[in-house]
Amino acid sequence: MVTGPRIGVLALQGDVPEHVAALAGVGARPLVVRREAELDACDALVLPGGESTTMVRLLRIFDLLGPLRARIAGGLPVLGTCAGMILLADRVLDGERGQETVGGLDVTVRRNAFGRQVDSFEGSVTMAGVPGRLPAVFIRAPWVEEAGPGVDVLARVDAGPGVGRIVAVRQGPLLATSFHPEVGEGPDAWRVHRYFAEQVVPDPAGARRRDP
Ligand SMILES: NC(=O)CC[C@H](N)C(=O)O
Repeated sequence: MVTGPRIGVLALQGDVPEHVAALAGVGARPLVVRREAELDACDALVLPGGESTTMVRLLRIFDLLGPLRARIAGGLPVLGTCAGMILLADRVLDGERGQETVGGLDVTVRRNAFGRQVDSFEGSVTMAGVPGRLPAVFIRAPWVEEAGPGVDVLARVDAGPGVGRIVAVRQGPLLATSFHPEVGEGPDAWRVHRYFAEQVVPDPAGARRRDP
């Protein structure tokens, strides 16, 4: 029987059920991750939207920060959305003083970048590798201020005349969006999850994995 990859959703805080539904909708096997054994069982991981400062604190409390960094260094595919993008970023502007991240993605992100007035808005983007135009919901979203040479810019949005802000990037197995691709329902809404899941090769032997 062919089964989809096991894709975890970090479930310490944030919009977990929406990502679980989206992953199941594109044929992956979602797994809620709160413990190291659950992280071990994943072929890939989603870092959801929520509050990046809270999530990083909880990662420490749950003893997941070190193991997650180790898995990322080992090539774990990760999709970070909104706060999840901030968690993946190596550098943060407008963060809390000394805000720590998980890191791995060679970008500088600016938190709450779109400003008060347009705090939250719905737009649409075209994203390289994803067919058609995507509805894109931004909720106190970050943007990528600077991307390192190994980072592909996949999408931008207009933020004033002649200014296109980077809202989706990829660096090898790490994919991040400023917006919330889990919002909406049905296969059409979940094109980013499909794009991500298609890059994930399930580990057939489950080798070192324990099935929690
Ligand atoms: N919707 C979101 O994930 C918002 C992110 C939030 N502003 C943060 O800094 O973590």
